[in-house]
Amino acid sequence: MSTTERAGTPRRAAAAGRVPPGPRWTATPSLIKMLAMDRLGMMTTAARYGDAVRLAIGPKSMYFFNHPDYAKHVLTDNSDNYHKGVGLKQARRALGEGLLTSEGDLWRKQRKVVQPAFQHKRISRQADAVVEEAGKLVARLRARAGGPPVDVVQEMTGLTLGVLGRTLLDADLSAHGSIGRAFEAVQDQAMFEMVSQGVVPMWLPLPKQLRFRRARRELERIVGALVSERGARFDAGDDALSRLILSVRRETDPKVGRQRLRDELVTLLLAGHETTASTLGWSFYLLDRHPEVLGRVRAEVTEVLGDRVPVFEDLHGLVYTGMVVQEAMRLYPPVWLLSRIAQADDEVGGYHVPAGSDVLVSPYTMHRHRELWGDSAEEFDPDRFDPDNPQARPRFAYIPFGAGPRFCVGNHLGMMEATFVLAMVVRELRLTTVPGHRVVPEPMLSLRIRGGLPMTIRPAT
Ligand code: HEM
Repeated sequence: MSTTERAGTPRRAAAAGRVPPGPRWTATPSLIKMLAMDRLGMMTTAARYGDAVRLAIGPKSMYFFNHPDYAKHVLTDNSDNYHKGVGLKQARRALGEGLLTSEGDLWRKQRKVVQPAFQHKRISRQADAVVEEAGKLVARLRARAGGPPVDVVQEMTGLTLGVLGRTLLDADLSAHGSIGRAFEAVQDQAMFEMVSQGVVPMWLPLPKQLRFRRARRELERIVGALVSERGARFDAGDDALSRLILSVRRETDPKVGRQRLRDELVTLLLAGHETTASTLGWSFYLLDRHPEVLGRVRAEVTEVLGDRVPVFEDLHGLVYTGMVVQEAMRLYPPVWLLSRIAQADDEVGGYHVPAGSDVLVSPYTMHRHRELWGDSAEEFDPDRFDPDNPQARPRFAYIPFGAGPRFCVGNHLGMMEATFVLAMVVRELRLTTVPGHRVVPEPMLSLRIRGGLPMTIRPAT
């Protein structure tokens, strides 16, 4: 039987209403420990029980689904029954009611406002800003060639924030150095709250909480200032900010309107920068480990671009570079976990899911599922995404941008940015991981690299 045939049939097909298998309740202490210390290990271990797994943590049950059919059911077919789950509920305290965290009518209304600004045809106009910011990055890195290692994750974070500042706010965010640190503090707190499941009261003046509150105020201040500045020279266009400003002007209470605008912008900045930076960090790491792939990227870039800077249309020519980005997101999906809460009782693949349960789908485990990706599932092989040689696999086997109504709004921008930055950097520079540095994934709100990614830089030969 071929891999794809096997992949079509979820393991342990169930009789209706059955409870999925999973560790015994006595495993609760070790599950709690893994939730705090080794979340990827927890998901990988859970996947060994089958494609539908029940994880009982004390009286609470989490249902983990690791098959494309089940993911499709939760994220698309019956998506109305699944509101955003554990992590994002906590993130609401940090991000307010932005697109990522809102539900129902408010989410629908905001999605309609924001989505058109990120459509494929519109992002062609954002390509120039991406290429300019990438050019500045290459110059910065070039200046450090031959010097001590550079933290590539930090550089990518600066770059992606810079791009969003330009494309969303028409502003230079490098003037606001504190914004990156503020996002970090906000994310740390959201992750801490997710892991501690809200048992630590918010009013406790813990250093983390205080840092979080300061960071939240700082983000509000910066975004508020940028919005007033932009509002003063407001000239309605069809970019995200213009669309948001026009929509909140219809709000009867101007205070609510201002808050909504800030929430939405903070959300877009957060959702858009860490994810793309993580994709790039992992891509550079993988390219360093696979010189033959790096050679092919370089050959493509030389053929398509020569010495000139890319324009939007070049995206169609940089096919192999795009395949590398896709494969990096397969092995290291920036959003490694999609969590939901069931609103009403449901059945997923014949398994009963009671109302109120946490439901988890993990792009990380799905993207490494041997029955979907074969025995080489753990290996880096961009040819899996060769459009001239498409491999048959279920659509929901690959979900780096999620699926269904909550599908990422910034997917085209993220892909374009990662592809152009990769192309422009590898054309000129060779980035090498510092020998002995252990590169370990750290599953926070996005899949980071623990302790960053120090790389030395030299001119490409
Ligand atoms: C490679 C880069 C990116 C990846 C891998 C990524 C991944 C994702 C995923 C998986 C989701 C769905 C989350 C869920 O269903 O719970 C999502 C949602 C979202 N993303 Fe992205 N994203 C990327 C880039 C961006 C960019 C550049 C922006 C904006 C500028 C953005 C804005 C958003 C927003 C606002 C949502 C929430 C959409 C909604 O719920 O309606 N993302 N992203």
